[in-house]
Amino acid sequence: MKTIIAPSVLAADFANLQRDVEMINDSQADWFHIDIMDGAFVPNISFGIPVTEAINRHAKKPLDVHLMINNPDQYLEAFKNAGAEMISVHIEACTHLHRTIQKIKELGCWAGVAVNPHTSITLLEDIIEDLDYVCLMSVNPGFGGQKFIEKTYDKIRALKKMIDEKGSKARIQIDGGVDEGNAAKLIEAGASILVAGSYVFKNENPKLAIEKIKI
Ligand SMILES: O=C(CO)[C@H](O)[C@H](O)COP(=O)(O)O
Ligand SMILES: [Co+2]
Repeated sequence: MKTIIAPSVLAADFANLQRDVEMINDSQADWFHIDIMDGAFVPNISFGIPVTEAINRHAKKPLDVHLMINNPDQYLEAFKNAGAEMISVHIEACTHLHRTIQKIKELGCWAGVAVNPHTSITLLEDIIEDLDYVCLMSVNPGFGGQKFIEKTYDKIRALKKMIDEKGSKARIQIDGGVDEGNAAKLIEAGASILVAGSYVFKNENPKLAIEKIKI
């Protein structure tokens, strides 16, 4: 399975957003990862629908919208209209996850579920067949530039086993602290979508950084 690289725009220079979007267009990256934080589900506020629309006006690759917000159902259509092709919602923020996933699919987007580091992946057993991807958080959501949590490797292996046993097509996405030091090991464990924010945008050669993790 070809690895998908999704640079997280959260680590871009917001005063030079068009320049940074064009840099990603020109690179070997596959998607744009768009982190939406509401200051309630997570203790930080990032940006919302107008900025997503602005990114989409220049982006030549699909937008993967990671909703770190309470009540995501209320905003699914707005993010789809803003350009989202993939949408992930947090299992911890969804009381009726099955309904939320069906709504994302009805909008014609890839449906993903994001899982916090403390949340057991066993909670995905009855929904995994409906998912296009699972976003395993390898940091506590809310901030870029945090240290990768090593326990993630065990979670990837257990989730891969569940996916194979259930015959699901879901891909495993890793979000948080991804860099050239752990990318190969993450892919070997079963991940096939890597999100990377600080590692890409704070690198003195972002395009080369992307090439190094596109394994
Ligand atoms: O969802 C996120 C944080 O909640 C970000 O996507 C993630 O932190 C990526 O940033 P970095 O690569 O700098 O860790
Ligand atoms: Co994210």
